[in-house]
Amino acid sequence: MTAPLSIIFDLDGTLVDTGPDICAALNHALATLGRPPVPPDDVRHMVGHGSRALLARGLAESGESTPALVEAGVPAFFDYYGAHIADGSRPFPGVEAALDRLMAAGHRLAICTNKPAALAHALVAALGWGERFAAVLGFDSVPAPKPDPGHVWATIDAAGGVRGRAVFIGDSIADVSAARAAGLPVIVVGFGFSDRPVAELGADAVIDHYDELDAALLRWQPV
Ligand SMILES: O=C(O)COP(=O)(O)O
Ligand SMILES: [Mg+2]
Repeated sequence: MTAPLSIIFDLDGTLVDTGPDICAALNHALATLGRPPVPPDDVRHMVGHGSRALLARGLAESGESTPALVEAGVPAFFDYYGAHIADGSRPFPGVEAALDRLMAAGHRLAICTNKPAALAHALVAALGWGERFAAVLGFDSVPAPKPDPGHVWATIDAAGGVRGRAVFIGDSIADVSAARAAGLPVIVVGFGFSDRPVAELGADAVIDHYDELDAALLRWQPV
């Protein structure tokens, strides 16, 4: 068999289409601040840089966005999102079959997300994925989150993997930047939440369906 890898996944926009629940939570928080809602298609492209960045971008759609306003919206955002973590969030097509194949091939799987760790664990549990991942690290699991490479290294370490035998799978510039800084190959999905064309992110490969992942990974698996 080929040498096993640590395969480090981003969560929002990569494994799971969390857009509906994140949109509802953002718009709930904006409403408590007297602001109008942001359309779902716009919210998708604001995700991937952490909840505070999302709130800041949501506020900017309708006027002033200050750190104080963002902090004022944080409790409503987290309370609502925590209570509706998987109402409308669904795995992207082919994800679960791909995870099964990778695990059967002996690879070690982990999640490195800019979600708070508690919400990431709650989402993973709600999807019944608790057994699939050797580690789930959020932005608050580490001193500095993605694009800092330390978030990636800490995820590999927590999963019991080897830093030089890992690949990152993500959807945003934060993922590509973090993986590159950590010295990892990086594959991006073309169906995620990126706010710019995925071909311009500088990844080693782009996949448009999880059926393409095994073939894309082959180049990092010397026999
Ligand atoms: O920005 C977030 O809240 C989380 O996004 P990520 O799972 O894509 O890192
Ligand atoms: Mg993402």
